[in-house]
Amino acid sequence: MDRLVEIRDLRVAFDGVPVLHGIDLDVAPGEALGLVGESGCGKSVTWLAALGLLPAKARVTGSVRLGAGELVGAPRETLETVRGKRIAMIFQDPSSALNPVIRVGKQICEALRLHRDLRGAAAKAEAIRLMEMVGIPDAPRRFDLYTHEFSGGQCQRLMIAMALAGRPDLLIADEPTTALDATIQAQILELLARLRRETGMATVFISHDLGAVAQVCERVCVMYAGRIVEAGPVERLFAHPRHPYTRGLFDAIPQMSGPRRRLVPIPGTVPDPRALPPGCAFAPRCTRAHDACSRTRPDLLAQPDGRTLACAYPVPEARHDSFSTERAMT
Ligand SMILES: Nc1ncnc2c1ncn2[C@@H]1O[C@H](COP(=O)(O)OP(=O)(O)OP(=O)(O)O)[C@@H](O)[C@H]1O
Repeated sequence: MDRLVEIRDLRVAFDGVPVLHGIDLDVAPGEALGLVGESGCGKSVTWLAALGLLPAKARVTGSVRLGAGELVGAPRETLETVRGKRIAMIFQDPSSALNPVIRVGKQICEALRLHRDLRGAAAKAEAIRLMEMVGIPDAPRRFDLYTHEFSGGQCQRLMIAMALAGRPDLLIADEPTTALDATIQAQILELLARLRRETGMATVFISHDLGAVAQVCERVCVMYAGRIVEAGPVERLFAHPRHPYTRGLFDAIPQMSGPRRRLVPIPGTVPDPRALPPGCAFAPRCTRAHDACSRTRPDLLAQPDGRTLACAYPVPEARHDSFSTERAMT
């Protein structure tokens, strides 16, 4: 696979407590990759570590290669150039990126000056083009407004416009739709999918919403307690989730169409990183666990069908009814 980003054995510890235990992950140019898992599994930390955005108390080891360059341990100036220009990140809360006391157009122009050295009328024209591209109606007039004059969904669009200002090769979208209502959520997902098609930038979509991941991603990586437990093409994982944790995430999604079925939440909670169970970290919550699971942690191994899987007793393919991405998306 042609690689834009290559992450190898990425580990993060806060105050000596490991929260990421050796992540291997590749992102290909132009691809849409989903990163899913319950809160606290390490999805955000993976990318914050890659971009050098974690607090100083975080110890980060391993390798994150972007083209020929290494990001782990890179000087601040290198990381500042990468952020925005090569890799942009958007978050659930637009207020993390937008300043309420500066007119939105001016903020986008500032991003254009910083990343592309555009100024004056050229910057203004490009800012308006970006606002139009993300679907802000009447962009030339609204260029001079403040964020409180935009709805939540529109602020999300403005944050995406800012992220696009540097023409990044990769957009990391960290729970970008979690705070929005369902209709707006669908529009933002459609926008992200369209922008990827139009610009050719790769997208990493961090979410605990499997339906959203199915809508925008080609490949999905499931994380649990700081490790990847299953990864592969979205359609294959959705048709036959094999890790009991992936299966558990599917069983917990409400289905709006198709045959009615009972929602089954995964029992228990994600373990505290300071008290990880021995062996497989999911074993205490797993209905398929054997005694050996609590002693030996399974390695993440390539499977003949193109996925990778870390489970000694995976869900057999024939045993469960399959999920179609179409059903999960509705
Ligand atoms: N600044 C920090 N200091 C200490 N621990 C942290 C810090 N940031 C994250 N962690 C811990 O690292 C682990 C992984 O967190 P992370 O935010 O990556 O999870 P996540 O899967 O992205 O969850 P969410 O969906 O809630 O964002 C958690 O146990 C979290 O408490």
